[in-house]
Amino acid sequence: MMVYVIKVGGNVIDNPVLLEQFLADFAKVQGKKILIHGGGKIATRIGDKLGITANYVDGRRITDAATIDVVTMVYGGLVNKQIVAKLQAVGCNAIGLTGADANSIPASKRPVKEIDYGFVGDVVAEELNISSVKLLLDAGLTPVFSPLTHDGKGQILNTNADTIASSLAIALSGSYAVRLIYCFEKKGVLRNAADDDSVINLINRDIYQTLLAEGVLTDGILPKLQNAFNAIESGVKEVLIGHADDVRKNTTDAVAGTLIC
Ligand SMILES: Nc1ncnc2c1ncn2[C@@H]1O[C@H](COP(=O)(O)OP(=O)(O)O)[C@@H](O)[C@H]1O
Ligand SMILES: CC(=O)N[C@@H](CCC(=O)OP(=O)(O)O)C(=O)O
Repeated sequence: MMVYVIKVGGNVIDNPVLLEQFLADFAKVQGKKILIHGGGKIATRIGDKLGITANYVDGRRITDAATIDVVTMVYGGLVNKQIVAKLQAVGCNAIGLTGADANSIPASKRPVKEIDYGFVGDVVAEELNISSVKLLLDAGLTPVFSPLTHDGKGQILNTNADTIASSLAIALSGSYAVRLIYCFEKKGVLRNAADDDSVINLINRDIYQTLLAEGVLTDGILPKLQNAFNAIESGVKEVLIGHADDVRKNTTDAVAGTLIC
């Protein structure tokens, strides 16, 4: 049986029109499905209002003590519960979770090397506890995960939403055929970030290395591709990166966007 693990990013969540359309389309996806949401942009905006400035390195947020409180409120509260309520409104029986819930996504605080990322959690897909997630899926519920994990000692950690999605996809691939779909506001991975129509239809490791060397890939596309390759090389059957508007097409055979292989 196919399970769809679908991630929606911050630029879509931040656009009420795009988000509403995406959630209506997501609700119509047949079969077992999980949604993972980001919300980086909203956390940055709310942090700014509180005088807590965002600081990213290679697409990952430096998460100090003040910032972990902001992201816990924004991802675990505002964004997660708004998405769940909006899904209920379009007939999808969603249940909102963090990685601390049911101990589903344990993590360890990233060790300090050249950079101290603060309260950022590294996850190991094999250590996820997905039995509760499977129970929810079997009960006809749709889990909606925020990008928060925990260290088992009472500390919430911030984990990139693309990583949460790939880890859940890998963990579930032991029990199901999994298609992992990254949905964002571009039509796929672009050869030229300024040209929305320059979609690369297929990327393998060799092409990825070439694109990296050419400097075509920057910012938030980096964690997406790292996680996409990790997933496809760790048992996930299919991985796609595409536009949020194409989520329904991407749960059929007529895929749109960038296929990772
Ligand atoms: N080659 C590329 N193709 C697509 N997006 C790119 C590329 N290079 C850089 N980007 C940037 O990466 C962003 C996606 O990352 P991010 O904003 O973190 O997405 P999300 O919120 O979905 O995780 C795009 O909005 C785009 O600005
Ligand atoms: C550690 C880390 O970087 N966490 C991310 C989690 C949110 C996220 O991934 O949001 P998008 O999908 O909208 O980018 C952050 O705080 O930005």
